[in-house]
Amino acid sequence: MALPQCPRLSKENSGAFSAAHGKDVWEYVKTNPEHSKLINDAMACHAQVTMRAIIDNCAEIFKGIESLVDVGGCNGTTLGMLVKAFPWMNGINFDLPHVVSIAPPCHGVVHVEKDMFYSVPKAQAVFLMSVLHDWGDEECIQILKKCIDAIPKDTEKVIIMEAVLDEKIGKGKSLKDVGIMLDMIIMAHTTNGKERTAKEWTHILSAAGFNRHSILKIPAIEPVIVAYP
Ligand SMILES: C[S@@+](CC[C@H](N)C(=O)[O-])C[C@H]1O[C@@H](n2cnc3c(N)ncnc32)[C@H](O)[C@@H]1O
Repeated sequence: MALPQCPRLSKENSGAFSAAHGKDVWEYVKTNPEHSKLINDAMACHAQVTMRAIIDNCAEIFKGIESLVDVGGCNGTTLGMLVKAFPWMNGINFDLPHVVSIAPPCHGVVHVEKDMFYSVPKAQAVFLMSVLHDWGDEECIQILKKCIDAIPKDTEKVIIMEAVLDEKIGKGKSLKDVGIMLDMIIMAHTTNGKERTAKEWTHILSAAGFNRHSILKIPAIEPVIVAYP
């Protein structure tokens, strides 16, 4: 199904990827299935590593959640692992049509195609991994507002897995430095995307309408940010 033009706020076509290809990466992959497969396979590999860390260390945040929508969930690898580990949940894997149309079937997961700048399917909680770093602050606030609209008022949460950069960059060797490398990759591949510090996360979460959030460190590059509207 063809979707109407994306209503996202920032439309300028800057950044290295856009300069090379004449469009941003998400527009480019719509008509380049090989590049789309490259990204989907890479994200599925990343999900397999990262999901183990969240499943083994953060099971309590999924307790009581009967339905979870994974926004920008790619081919469903993430939700497939979460639903298998926490079988009381039903999963909604939500992504653009060219991604969802070739996603493999997965027990306990339904695939839904749409554009997150329009709306997010309703569920008790939202999961977002490696999505917000693809976008600038204004676009993140737009996406997060759609996530808040999708969940029941006052009861549920948005679970975000993204790098949180250390504000004291360059001190010591640790996995934190990987965040800087990711920031460079995102700078090259997206128009307004970036990795964010804890202060920057606080800014966009409160601008989107969240009352509070906590950052849980796990043995992965990305900690888990749990945000409550
Ligand atoms: C970097 S990938 C992350 C995939 C997955 N969350 C993971 O970590 O394995 C970003 C995902 O956002 C999806 N996406 C981009 N723009 C979107 C939009 N407007 N609506 C829904 N999904 C979108 C892409 O198709 C892609 O699957």
